[in-house]
Amino acid sequence: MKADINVPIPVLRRMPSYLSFVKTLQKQGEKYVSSTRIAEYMEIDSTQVTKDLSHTGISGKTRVGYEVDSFVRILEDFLGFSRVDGAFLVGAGSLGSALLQDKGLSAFGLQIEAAFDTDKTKIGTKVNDIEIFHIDQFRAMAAERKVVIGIITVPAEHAQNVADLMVAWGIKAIWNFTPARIKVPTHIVVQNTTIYMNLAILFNKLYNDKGEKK
Ligand SMILES: NC(=O)c1ccc[n+]([C@@H]2O[C@H](COP(=O)([O-])OP(=O)(O)OC[C@H]3O[C@@H](n4cnc5c(N)ncnc54)[C@H](O)[C@@H]3O)[C@@H](O)[C@H]2O)c1
Repeated sequence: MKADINVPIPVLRRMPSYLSFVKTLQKQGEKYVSSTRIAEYMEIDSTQVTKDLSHTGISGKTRVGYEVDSFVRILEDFLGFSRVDGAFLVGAGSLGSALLQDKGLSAFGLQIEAAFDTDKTKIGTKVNDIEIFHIDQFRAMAAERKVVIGIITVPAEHAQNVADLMVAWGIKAIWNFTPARIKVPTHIVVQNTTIYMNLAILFNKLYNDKGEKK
């Protein structure tokens, strides 16, 4: 079966959890996993799991299910986790440094190769062995290393300016952690990420039945 490139976003959001679950089974030495077992873990219907996985080209065997090793390999390839892309981060402050410290990103296919800032006290220093350069060096270094992914962790009021520079300097995909909604040409991929949005959902769920948060 061939992999599908037009996968709905909710399906893509579930897939890393499928992968994580099946990798745990792989570590435990299990050879096969059924869609029912994945569905129970996910607390969703097994037809949903089968339908989601049909996008990837993974095929299962009747009764035994999916072969664990090939499941992990195919899903990692499909999600782009098996190939590691380089990225540059702009804004090596508290959040930027936390991302530089994270060893987990490379397991998901992203290696932050360098960070950039305007604060002179940070230039030349390293976080987790990743050097912080002046933003003026971004363009030449991105061209030299062929980096096309940019991460923005500057204060919100500087986000648009940094995004404009990234686009002018050849960046094709931006992972924006600021609350600013940056405007970029349509051919540039933008992913906005905020932990605060999840917190709003957590509060909503927690206090929905129990009254207002005091
Ligand atoms: N997405 C999330 O879940 C989340 C979580 C925390 C913070 N944030 C956002 O991340 C951003 C950074 O927050 P922080 O707490 O790390 O701030 P911070 O002040 O600790 O760090 C910001 C860094 O950006 C640098 N900077 C400022 N302007 C710059 C520019 N034009 N070019 C390059 N570097 C520049 C500063 O020198 C500093 O090192 C903010 O927009 C904040 O709202 C998002």
